[in-house]
Amino acid sequence: KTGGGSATKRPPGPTGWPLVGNMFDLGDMPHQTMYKLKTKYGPLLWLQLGSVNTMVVQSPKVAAELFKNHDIPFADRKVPDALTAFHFNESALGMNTFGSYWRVLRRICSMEFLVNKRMNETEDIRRKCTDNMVRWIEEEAAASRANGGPGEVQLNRLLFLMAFNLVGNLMLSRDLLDSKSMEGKEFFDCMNKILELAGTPNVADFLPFLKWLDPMKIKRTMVRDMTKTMKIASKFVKERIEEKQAGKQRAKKDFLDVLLEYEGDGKDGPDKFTVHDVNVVIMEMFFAGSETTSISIEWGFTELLRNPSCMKKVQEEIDRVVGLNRKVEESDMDQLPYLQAVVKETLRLHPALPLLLPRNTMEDTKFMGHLIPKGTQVFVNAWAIGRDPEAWEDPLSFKPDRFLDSNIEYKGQHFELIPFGSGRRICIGFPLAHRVLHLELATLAQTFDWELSGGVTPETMDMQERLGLTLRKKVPVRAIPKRRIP
Ligand code: HEM
Repeated sequence: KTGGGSATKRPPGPTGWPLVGNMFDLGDMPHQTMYKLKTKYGPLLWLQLGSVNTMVVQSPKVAAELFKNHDIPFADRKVPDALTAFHFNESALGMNTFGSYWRVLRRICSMEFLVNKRMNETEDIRRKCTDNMVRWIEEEAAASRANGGPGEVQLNRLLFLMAFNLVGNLMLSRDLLDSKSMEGKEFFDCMNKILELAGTPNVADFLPFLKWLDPMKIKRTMVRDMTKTMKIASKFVKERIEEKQAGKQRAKKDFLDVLLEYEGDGKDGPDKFTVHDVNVVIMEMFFAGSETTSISIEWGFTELLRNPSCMKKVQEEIDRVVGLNRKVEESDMDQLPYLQAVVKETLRLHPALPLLLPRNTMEDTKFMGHLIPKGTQVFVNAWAIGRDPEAWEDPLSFKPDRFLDSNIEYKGQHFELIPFGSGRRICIGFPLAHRVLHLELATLAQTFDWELSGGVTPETMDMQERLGLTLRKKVPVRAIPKRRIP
């Protein structure tokens, strides 16, 4: 596999088993296994996953070559079988073919919704969701004390609720987790099931001749759960359409208004979005925006607990710039360089999507002296790239200071740090995620001092990973909040 000098050869990689190839060699932490294979095979790896040709990019240099010089041929997505339920992939943005529908939807999202101007207008929404989060933390601590516990809080669920509610407010102007809203709760539960399912590896994706059998029942379960979710989403959409027909105008347009009012641009792409398209895009934004955001905050917060001197520096910086008499706000962030460094360091070591979202080659493509056939699945191992010893000094240690005198950003231009991907398919939620990560980490550090409990010390904190749709913490972080600002 490794020999030959012509551009027809594949990149190097381990020899696979008949039929299944390397499918069962990757284990349940594929990003870690691939990272280990890098020592033997170098930064461009070839795997045969069942019948799916797979290329893995594992260094900043190879990533730069891919995104700078070959972005278009690799700009298509590989779609998991489960997400073909209800033709989800054909209406969605993130799973769609690189074509005119995708282009139009992407433009609307990036110009009308996830754009800085719109982000500035919606600061009050994030304030409200952040205040709710602080309230939930205090309530959970109080409940623990009332039950004779130490006042400990498990943050992952609260962070997820916060991120989920944020997306709901921004897109639909709805407080889905308002305790009175049964529909909101049901929507949330169904979404959670779908997220779980979408993160479960499916044999049918690697042995496509098994698709019709759906041996793990993943697609069937997906259809069932999506039916329920779609029903709730379509009710929200229908209500809005009726509001519009009745001539009601809202003070501030949200994303749902933008999608429903779209009338085509006279060029290619759709003239309008069908109700089905709108339902799908709305569901998609919850998938894409909730857990990615909450998991990143959980990892960042965990690193601060594990590195008390970093927590102290974050708190001191906020105290100096903001003080103890008002809440830290988005407009303070420019003056909090250490906090910014903490966010970067968190995303370097704990990218929520360690292999980004799989790309797919649209045509036979020559890449770094290799011939990559059409239909090859492409993973970019952002996790391995963030740990590349050639790019990073002491790569496994959490050291935010490394960013203080550096111009490295995570906007897809610096290929050693690409937690949001790069190129035409770079994360569209970036402007939102960027603000939320800073605001929530700053709020957690400013509002409370945190203590570990149950005999856990910074040295013994569990840092194991668990891969679902995102890279989760296997053991969720728990800590005791002690209020520090009034
Ligand atoms: C910390 C939070 C987040 C991380 C780490 C993250 C990461 C990513 C990554 C790695 C990709 C694939 C990029 C590529 O293929 O090069 C992606 C795509 C995407 N993200 Fe995010 N994301 C986050 C938050 C969000 C939010 C808040 C939203 C929306 C509300 C969002 C919506 C999307 C969408 C729609 C795509 C697909 C774009 C396309 O295929 O054209 N993401 N994200």
